[in-house]
Amino acid sequence: MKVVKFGGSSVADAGQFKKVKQIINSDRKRQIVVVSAAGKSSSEPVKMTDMLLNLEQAADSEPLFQAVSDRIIKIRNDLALSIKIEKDLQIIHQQLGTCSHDYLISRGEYLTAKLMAKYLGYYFVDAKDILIFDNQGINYVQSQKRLLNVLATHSQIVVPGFYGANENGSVHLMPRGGSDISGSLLANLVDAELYENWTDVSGILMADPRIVSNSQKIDSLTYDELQELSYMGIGVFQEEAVRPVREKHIPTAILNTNQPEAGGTLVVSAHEDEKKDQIVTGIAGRKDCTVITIRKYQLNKHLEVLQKVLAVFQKFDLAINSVPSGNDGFSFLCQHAEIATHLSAIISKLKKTCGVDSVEVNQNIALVAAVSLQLSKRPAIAGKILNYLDSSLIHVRFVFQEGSDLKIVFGVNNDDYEKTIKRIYRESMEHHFKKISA
Ligand SMILES: Nc1ncnc2c1ncn2[C@@H]1O[C@H](COP(=O)(O)OP(=O)(O)O)[C@@H](O)[C@H]1O
Ligand SMILES: N[C@@H](CC(=O)OP(=O)(O)O)C(=O)O
Repeated sequence: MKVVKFGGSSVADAGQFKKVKQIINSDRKRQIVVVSAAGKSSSEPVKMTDMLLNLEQAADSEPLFQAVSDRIIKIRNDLALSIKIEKDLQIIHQQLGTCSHDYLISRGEYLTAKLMAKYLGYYFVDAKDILIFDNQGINYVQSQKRLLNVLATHSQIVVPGFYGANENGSVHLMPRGGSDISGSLLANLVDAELYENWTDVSGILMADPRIVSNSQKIDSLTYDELQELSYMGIGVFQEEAVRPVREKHIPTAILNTNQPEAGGTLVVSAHEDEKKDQIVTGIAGRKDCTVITIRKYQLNKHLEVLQKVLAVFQKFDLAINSVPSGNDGFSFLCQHAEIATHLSAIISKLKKTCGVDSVEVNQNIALVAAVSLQLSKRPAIAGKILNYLDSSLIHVRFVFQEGSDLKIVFGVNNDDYEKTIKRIYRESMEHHFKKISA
């Protein structure tokens, strides 16, 4: 049995639905279909999830609700489906203003999946009836029991991605891009032979195609490499979607709905060959980080200072990365959007309550990571990359190696982000071709 997930771009309009149907019909093993909410297309500039988020914030939600309804009804009409989706829309409309955030934002997936189930002739299963979350995360035992129960009577199902239910039955929304997680969880629960993740690119590319236009496809990746790339920000596969497939060693393919024949990337436990000539497997990054550096004379003898500093970050519920910075310093990295509203309160708390000598803040920092299995065996790779960046006059603010030595991360100014990615890409490709033609 295969679990297949179609991202928002694959279900953006009726034309995309048709491509999905062809893919499903070409392999009878594609029995569990997960869909995201209708996403962007050439005629639809806003993802349905963002339409719902905007609707939630709007003083007058009516026009935005109308836009969501129009979009769903248009897909239904264009496909000539005999489904009274107006009924579902009416139920959602009645709950505007009183329903939970998670319920409202998940409705894009719910409505899109209802249409897809009808179109494919598959059975619609509401994700809140089969993916159950407790305070530890997904409850595998309960969820599996429920899913197998459904599959006992319906062997071909469509499930909306991006949400499940809490133990009390209320909707539990996953992080953005969460339909990847739904698909991965379902693949784990049924021990799928393959998890296919269909999107609008033919696999994972060595670098973001919006930055490197002719970026090479990565044919195969390990779960560890994918985890590092996803963590660093390649939008194509949600970071939390790696674990469920990795746990059960379920091969995972990233494929293109618009070009199914083009092949894609296969994610597996280990590479068949060692790829010694490839110094970098993939490059990923993100902009707009804030770096807070604290200094304390002889910090290594005053670990209580670090403890107090961490307690401050914990109080503000921040997801941070930390790296030693010289003998007496420590730097903490955080996405600017996450810290922005509390930044001055945090700085003042750090200064007043932690016993530090100084606190320095650097904003507009971008992180660029080069991921490679070769890094741990060939530390000189880090020096090579630094050399490339130096010769391009890119000011590298800091460097650290982490992720079990799988990735090396460069901190650069936001303005140098694209240039850094292009430079690492170009040089590592040139190195690769020199090696294979030698
Ligand atoms: N290294 C990369 N490889 C492939 N795609 C990438 C990479 N980095 C960023 N992307 C972007 O991720 C997009 C696909 O992710 P997403 O928009 O979430 O798709 P979907 O709508 O299928 O869920 C691609 O269109 C591409 O622009
Ligand atoms: N629709 C949700 C969940 C999701 O997975 O979307 P996509 O597959 O289009 O990235 C989002 O926009 O975050």
